[in-house]
Amino acid sequence: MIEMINVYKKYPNGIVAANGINVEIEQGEFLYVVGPSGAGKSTFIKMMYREERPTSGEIIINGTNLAKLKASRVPYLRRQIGVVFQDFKLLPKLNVYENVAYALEVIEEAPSVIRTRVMEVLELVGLKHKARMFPTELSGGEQQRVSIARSIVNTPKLVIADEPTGNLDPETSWEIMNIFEEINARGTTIIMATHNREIVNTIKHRVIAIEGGLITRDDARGDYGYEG
Ligand SMILES: Nc1ncnc2c1ncn2[C@@H]1O[C@H](COP(=O)(O)OP(=O)(O)OP(=O)(O)O)[C@@H](O)[C@H]1O
Repeated sequence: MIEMINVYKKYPNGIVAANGINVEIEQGEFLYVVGPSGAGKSTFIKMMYREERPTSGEIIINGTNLAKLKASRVPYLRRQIGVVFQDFKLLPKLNVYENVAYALEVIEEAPSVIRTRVMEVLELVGLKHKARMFPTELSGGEQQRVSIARSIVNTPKLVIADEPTGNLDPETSWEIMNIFEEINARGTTIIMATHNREIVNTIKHRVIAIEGGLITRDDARGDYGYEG
């Protein structure tokens, strides 16, 4: 469902963050992206939801070539992909329910559908009882749960997460991982960049390592494999 062919990315400052990436990811996979700081993991992830464009090469997601996608089509692409960030990126003036509902309101989904679907995903992440609270009233782990609920409310086939446990303590990180496991078990592809060695070595999935803009390792049930 996702294919990268000879993907090369040079930023305007001359830094090459992807130097010929080739990879195939099947629907339903759970993929960890590991590698040292500055290796190109975020760039790899950003190119998948067209936050960044490759300088050359092809990125095909469910038959759409992102390298050629017109800017006007990018919002449609984004609706098919859930994205979760390290720093949650919730809208501070909206409560939990509204943060999650927003993604469905912009596509003018029927109010009854919105209500049912939002409560369903809030239940999945264990936050139904906090639907009326605001992001500042929540712990980091709870905020990340909201952002995960928001990422899946559109029922995307793919969820991309860039260091989703980076700001969380170990116990909360495991809870967040359990939610991703549940989402993956329901058939959604998960691509997750992480520096969390313990998680990668415990909840085993495919691991690709990126170093210097290149995939240097691709193991079906790999280890984290780096020191520090
Ligand atoms: N917008 C940008 N403009 C210029 N250079 C950039 C930009 N974004 C990233 N880079 C550079 O590209 C390289 C790869 O960065 P990237 O953020 O993809 O790495 P990373 O593996 O995600 O790192 P980390 O683990 O620290 O988040 C780095 O050298 C970085 O400085």
